Amino acid sequence: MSDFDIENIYAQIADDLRSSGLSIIENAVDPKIIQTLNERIASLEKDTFQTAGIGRQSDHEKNAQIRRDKIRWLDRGNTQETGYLDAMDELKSYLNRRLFMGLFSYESHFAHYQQGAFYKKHLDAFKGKANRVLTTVFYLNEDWRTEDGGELVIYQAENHDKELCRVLPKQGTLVTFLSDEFPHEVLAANKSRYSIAGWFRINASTAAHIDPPR
Ligand SMILES: O=C(O)CCC(=O)C(=O)O
Ligand SMILES: [Fe+2]
Repeated sequence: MSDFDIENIYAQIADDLRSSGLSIIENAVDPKIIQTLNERIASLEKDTFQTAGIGRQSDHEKNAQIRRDKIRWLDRGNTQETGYLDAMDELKSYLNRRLFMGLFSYESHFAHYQQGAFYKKHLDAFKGKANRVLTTVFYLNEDWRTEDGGELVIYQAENHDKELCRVLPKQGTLVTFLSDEFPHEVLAANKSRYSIAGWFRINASTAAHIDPPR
């Protein structure tokens, strides 16, 4: 058993989501899990990270104007990735119990932003369209300093032109927010930046259409 007080962290996230739809928590994941994730990343060949897309967009040049990160999806089949996926699964159950959010599944990818890479302002879901309801972003970089840049800039839900806050992508920080409410962007960093972006989805299946796919 770990002495990491995860219940307290889930409770804080639930309170934040209920009051504002956005939660930013430092040291939100057991350091042992973080260490395992970083070992996993170190063991992955660079070419297993792939150019990220935007929605169903396949125009690579247009895409590169919007985002420059490289991604790799997490997978339950790998034991070094299950610790994090289990923690997100527990968070899902907790939020469903406390806030009746009806979260059904979770998909997530490692993201590597090389020096200078960015992701322009965007929403992760559009009202009434996607079934991504809750975004998580978790940071893995040790010793990240203000001068390293790469902040996540979050804009107000009520006014998409107004900045709400900036988050430094430092190891252990977990950002959780309603996917269709808060526009956000990743500023260019001065060094390699690693994170896990993930989304809880609701079950939007109908009899004729299984979504999310099994
Ligand atoms: O890495 C971050 O800070 C945010 C990434 C993001 O917005 C996304 O992948 O949709
Ligand atoms: Fe995003």
